[in-house]
Amino acid sequence: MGSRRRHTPRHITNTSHRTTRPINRAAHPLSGLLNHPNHRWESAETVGRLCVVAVCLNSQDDSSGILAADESTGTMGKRLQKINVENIEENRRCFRDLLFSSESISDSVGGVIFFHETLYQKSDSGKLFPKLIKDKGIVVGIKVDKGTAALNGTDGETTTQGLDGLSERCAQYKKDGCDFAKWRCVLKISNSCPSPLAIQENANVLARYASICQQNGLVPIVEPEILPDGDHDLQRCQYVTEKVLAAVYKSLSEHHVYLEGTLLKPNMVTAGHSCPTKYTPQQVAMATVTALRRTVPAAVPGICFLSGGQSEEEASLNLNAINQVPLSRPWKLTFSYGRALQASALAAWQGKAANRKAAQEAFCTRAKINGLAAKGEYKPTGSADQASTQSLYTASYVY
Ligand SMILES: O=P(O)(O)OC[C@@]1(O)O[C@H](CO)[C@@H](O)[C@@H]1O
Repeated sequence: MGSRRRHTPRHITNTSHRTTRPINRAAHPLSGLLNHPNHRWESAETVGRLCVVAVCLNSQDDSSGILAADESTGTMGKRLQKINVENIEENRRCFRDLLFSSESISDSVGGVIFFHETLYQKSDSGKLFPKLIKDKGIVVGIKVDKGTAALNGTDGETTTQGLDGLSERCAQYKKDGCDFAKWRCVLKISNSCPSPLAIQENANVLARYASICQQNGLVPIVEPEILPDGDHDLQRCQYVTEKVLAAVYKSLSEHHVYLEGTLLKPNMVTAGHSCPTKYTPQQVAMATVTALRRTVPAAVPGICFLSGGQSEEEASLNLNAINQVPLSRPWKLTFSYGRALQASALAAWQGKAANRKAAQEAFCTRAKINGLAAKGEYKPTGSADQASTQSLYTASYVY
């Protein structure tokens, strides 16, 4: 327990105003949590703020989701290479600028995840990107992990690094305008994977990260991604997803993470990329919602799926079907897509200023469709273009 506060303070410091004022603990809706002897929360305001940001991100407006624009420099290089654009800072900035400056972005995007470099770049208009985004009412997030590292003695499994100095980095990001963070762990399915070690290690590191974020006033997005590589069927993916999520929530509980101030970013339950059986969005949706209902506490306000190499259209159809499953779903179920929100825009852009508008239109079309899917209201017209139906799968996807 170390230096952890054991007694409820008489007064709670209101850090934003640097004054001390009494708070009626009994009347506070989270008073049980605040009075818990093991809990580190000292400020009702901090708890309230975490809660509000988490809820805002996914529930304030039924149709909002997250744009994951946090590709590392290397990953951006792979994306830009496909359209023959050089991977230099200015080109990365230009592409992000066109996304963030899109007129209707805030109609369907409630949060944007940045990569470190992007957080300190400016738009063509001279505004820092976080300011540009915040002025549109969008919440700013930051990827804080430092990529995967091998777990020796396993069949190529990994953990994710970045805990060293994380608290200091979170504190700085908070000062620089971020309100949430993201950390991605990666697991894979094979006959022997994920191993108990990989499940436990990744659950633990996600919980440590989440706890550190919350101590610094950032809402942690917890992302245990199970890769789609392999020929396993839908049932196997559901089984593994349940085991992984159960371990993650056990660790979050053990680390005293405040679930109301977190978001989950999981894979959808899909068959392996090389599985000969093809499943409908309704089957994917039922398997996904079943796995989530069995493992994710109702206290979690929102679940925002990664797209994991699905085509843009597939990711929208599956999200739509998920929001139509006739089972109770206590969380907001929405998107936090990287590839499935940006592929058409990249293809339309081709690195040319003259294509900026067309790229913005492609991005906004996709964002709007996903906004509808987040309400289960997307009605496909059957005229999806070629770019949006193209698989975005990359084997053993790494940063
Ligand atoms: O699977 P997607 O939707 O493309 O990306 C999901 C994601 O978590 O993975 C990427 C890391 O590689 C991040 O850029 C992004 O946030």
